Amino acid sequence: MAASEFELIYRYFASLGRGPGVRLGVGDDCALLRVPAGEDLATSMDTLVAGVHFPADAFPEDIGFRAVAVAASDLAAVGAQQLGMTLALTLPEADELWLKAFSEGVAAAVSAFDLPLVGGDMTRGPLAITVQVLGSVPEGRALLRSGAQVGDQLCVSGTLGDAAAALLVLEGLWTGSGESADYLEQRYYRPSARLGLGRLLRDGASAAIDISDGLLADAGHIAAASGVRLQIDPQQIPLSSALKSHPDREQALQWALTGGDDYELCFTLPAAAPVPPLCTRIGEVTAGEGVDCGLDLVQAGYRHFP
Ligand SMILES: Nc1ncnc2c1ncn2[C@@H]1O[C@H](COP(=O)(O)OP(=O)(O)O)[C@@H](O)[C@H]1O
Ligand SMILES: Cc1ncc(C[n+]2csc(CCOP(=O)(O)OP(=O)(O)O)c2C)c(N)n1
Ligand SMILES: [Mg+2]
Repeated sequence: MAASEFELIYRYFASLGRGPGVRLGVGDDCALLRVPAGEDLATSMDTLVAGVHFPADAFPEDIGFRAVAVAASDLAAVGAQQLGMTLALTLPEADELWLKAFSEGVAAAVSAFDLPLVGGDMTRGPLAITVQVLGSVPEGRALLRSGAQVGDQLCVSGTLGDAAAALLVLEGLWTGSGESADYLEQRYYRPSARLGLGRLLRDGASAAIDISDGLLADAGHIAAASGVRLQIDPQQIPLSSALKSHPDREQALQWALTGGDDYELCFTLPAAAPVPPLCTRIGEVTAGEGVDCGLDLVQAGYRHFP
C-alpha cells in the first residue's frame, strides 16, 4: 500500500529539525522556536513553481537545495540569525524516489545554511515548493532597504549573471567549455545565501537587499525605499571567469544587470567604510531617484506579470 503523507513526512523530513533555536520541531500543530530576548523575529517566504523558477525536469536534489537557499537569502539580506524554516510541498504524486532525492537536497541545504526544518505542509497538486524562513535580529538592528545615504558606496557580493547564463546552458543554447557550464549550473542550482555576510553588514551597511529579480530591479528597491539615486558603473560589476568566457561581452553584462537568480547581496556602505572580502564596489549613492547604469535596457529584471 502507498505511504500516507504522515508516513512520508516522518520518513523524509522529521530528522532535519535540530538546532539551538528549536524547542519543538516536526510533529505537532505548531513548531516552537526560541527567539532570544531583545530580538525581533524575522520571517519571509518564497514559492518555487516548476517551469517558472526551475526547469520542470530538474533533479529533485537540486530543487530541494535551491528552494531552501533562495528563501534563506532573504534572512541574509536583513542580517538575521537563522532559527528555522517550514516547507510546504505540493506534489502531483507521492513518488518516493523523487521525495527521497528531494529530501537529500533539503538536508544538504539544512546543513549548509544551519537552518533546521521545523514543520511544513504536504498536499497533492502541480509541483510547487514554498519555504518560509524564520530568524532573529537584535531589536532595531535589521538591515533594511531604506537606509542608503547620498555619498555612500554601492556594493555587491560575489559575481552576478552566472545563474541567468546557466539557464541558457540548461536550454542547450550555449555550451561553453564543460568546466564553465558546470560552474554556471552550480551557481543556478546551489545559490549561496550570504548569511554570514548579512550579519557582518548589520554593523556597517546603511541598506541592503538580496538580488533575486536582477541587479537593476533590486537596486531600484533600495533607491525607492531610501529616496536616493544609485549610479552604477557597469565596468565594475564582478563577473565570474565562466561568464567572461561567453563570446558576447555585452550579453554577459546584460545577464549580470538584469538576469536575476543571483542571490547575492546588494548593499550601501558609508564612503569611508572598507569593502568586505569577496565584495565589490560598483557605484555610489547620489541625490535623486532610480538607478542609472549608463545603458538603455528594456527591462530592469524579472517580472511574473509583465
Ligand atoms: N501575497 C502577499 N501578501 C503579502 N505580502 C506580500 C505578498 N507577496 C509579497 N509580499 C511582500 O511584498 C514585499 C516584496 O515581495 P518580494 O518581491 O517577493 O520580496 P523578495 O524579493 O524579498 O522575496 C515583501 O515584503 C513581501 O513579504
Ligand atoms: C526555468 C526558469 N526560467 C526562468 C527563470 C528566471 N526567474 C524566474 S523567477 C525569477 C525571479 C525570482 O523569483 P521571485 O519569485 O520573483 O523571487 P523573489 O523576488 O520573491 O525572491 C527569475 C529570475 C528561472 N529561475 N527558471
Ligand atoms: Mg519573494
